[in-house]
Amino acid sequence: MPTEGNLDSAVAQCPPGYIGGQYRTHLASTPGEILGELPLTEAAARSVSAGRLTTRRALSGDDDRLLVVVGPCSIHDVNAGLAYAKSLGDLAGDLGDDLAIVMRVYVEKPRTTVGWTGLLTDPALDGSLDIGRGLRMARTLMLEVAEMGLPIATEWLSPSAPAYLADLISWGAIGARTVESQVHRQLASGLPMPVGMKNGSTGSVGVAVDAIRSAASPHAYLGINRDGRPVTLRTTGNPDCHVVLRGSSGRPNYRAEHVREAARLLSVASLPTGLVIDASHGNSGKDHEQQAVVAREIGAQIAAGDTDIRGVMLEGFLVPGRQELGSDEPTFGQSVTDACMGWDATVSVLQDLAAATRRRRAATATTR
Ligand SMILES: O=C[C@H](O)[C@H](O)COP(=O)(O)O
Ligand SMILES: C=C(OP(=O)(O)O)C(=O)O
Repeated sequence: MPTEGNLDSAVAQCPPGYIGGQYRTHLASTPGEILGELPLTEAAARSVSAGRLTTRRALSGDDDRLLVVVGPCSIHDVNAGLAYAKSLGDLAGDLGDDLAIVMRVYVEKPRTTVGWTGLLTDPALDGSLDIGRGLRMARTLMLEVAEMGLPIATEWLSPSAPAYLADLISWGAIGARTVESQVHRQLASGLPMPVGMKNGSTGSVGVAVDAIRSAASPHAYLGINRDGRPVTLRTTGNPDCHVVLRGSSGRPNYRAEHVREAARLLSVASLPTGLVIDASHGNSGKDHEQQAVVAREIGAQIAAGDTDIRGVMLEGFLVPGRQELGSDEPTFGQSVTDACMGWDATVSVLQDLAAATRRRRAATATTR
């Protein structure tokens, strides 16, 4: 692959051994160039630092609020993302005594086979793959969201993306499709925020536990520095990784027996038992209406006094459901990837989770 110079839109020669001989490339700017154009502002830095602290404390139980990672499956329209962030910021304030709300700003999408891979890689949504533009759009949006005081969650997919975006993120995910990948575990070991390890796509929680153990250790791997040069990145290990139960095809894992089994696996590995449950994906069968049902069942476990469930993930956007990418009349604020809960359903589910958290707090206080 080309490593030097500005080869924007150039046709580059593949190194020996690559299939294809020639390929088109839009070489992105270096992390230093993009961070220079779009620097972390003081307001954003304060927001990220507070967001990381809150997230860590909610996951450890030092903060008895429930962590809620909620937002669109993917960002495809920056204006819709911002409109959602404004509403969510207000709701986060209203429910802030009980919920620590973090917004999903997912700009890279893993795919089961093929499909649109997210704003970062294909910001024009048409296969033109202008990653340089995608990086700038993603960073601009994340800066605005952070400046609103709303902590941001994202999935880490490309090993180079953290060099451009990590300073804006309060909670990261390694997804079900990559949780067994050595590269992603090494990446997580150097990230400065809590990272949720999803159970594997076939349902294995053991691989997420292995990922936590791996990411907690120091590693050295090939990465890039601010100037985009390949460097050996040495990490010290991330102590804030945890399991995210997301179910698998036809087999949800959000019920009390699943939480107990995951906590057992974590205990056997001498890890803290606090975890997050994703009400979407394999736990909802990607059905946004079922997602609300699942979230309420998780709320019932919390209200009954479960203390291992430290967080919940939800996929929500302004308009319920999903639409096909490239429709002639796109609906503003509706997902182009997985179906999401609409705004009204999201408010109602979050209010219920806040009430469940109050009941857990009361139950825990009386048993002390
Ligand atoms: O969260 C989004 C999707 O579940 C993920 O990107 C995979 O989507 P796909 O199964 O449609 O490829
Ligand atoms: C792709 C996602 O999740 P998972 O890895 O669980 O499929 C996601 O949360 O967008």
